[in-house]
Amino acid sequence: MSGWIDISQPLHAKVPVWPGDTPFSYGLTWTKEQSGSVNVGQITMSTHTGTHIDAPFHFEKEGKRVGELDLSVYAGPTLVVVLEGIERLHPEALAQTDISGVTRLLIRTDAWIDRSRFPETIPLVDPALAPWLQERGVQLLGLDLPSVDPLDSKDLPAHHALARHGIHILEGAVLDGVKPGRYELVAFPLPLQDADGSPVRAVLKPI
Ligand SMILES: Nc1ccccc1C(=O)C[C@H](N)C(=O)O
Ligand SMILES: [Zn+2]
Ligand SMILES: [Zn+2]
Repeated sequence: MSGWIDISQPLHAKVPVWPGDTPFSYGLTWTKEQSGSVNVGQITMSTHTGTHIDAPFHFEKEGKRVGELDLSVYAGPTLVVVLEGIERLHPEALAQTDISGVTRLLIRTDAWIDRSRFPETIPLVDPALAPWLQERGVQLLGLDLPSVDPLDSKDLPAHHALARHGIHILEGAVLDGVKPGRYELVAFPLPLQDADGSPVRAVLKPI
């Protein structure tokens, strides 16, 4: 595929969703026979299924909606870091990593092992990571996890801290086997003007 590595979860009827959230479905509104000319599909899904971005409106009443997000954050040079077996993503965990000049950071935790099911527990992002990343110029944090906060969190401290420090959130990336290093990332949200989040087709190309 011309050097692009697809880091998006395939979307199909069995893609795991947040417990209780809308299942993904794709179906035909009309078949070619019915319409007399074309197959026409429809999709139903949660905005937080699979590989997706969170707009601040997801967790803040007056937060920015998808249509208001700065697109430039979602494409460009990116560092992939592997932190396997980690339970808390905090600044010390990145102390050995050279993140100078890094605007976009993807962390591979490998903690979501069985991707056919929604995980029961996941590593968390320590809110202290947000100012630390901002000081170093990071504007996008992406994880191979369905959330940056624990699954049972209601106050979402990491979501809020990241937003407060101008760091955009990418969740559910598939980083299995992706080597640490520098890549070009493309992961644009759909132009869902008023939405709280959006699925993305996220891809990496080594640079
Ligand atoms: N879909 C949900 C349904 C209910 C409650 C939370 C979620 C989430 O998706 C939260 C997660 N932190 C997310 O940003 O994707
Ligand atoms: Zn989300
Ligand atoms: Zn989230």
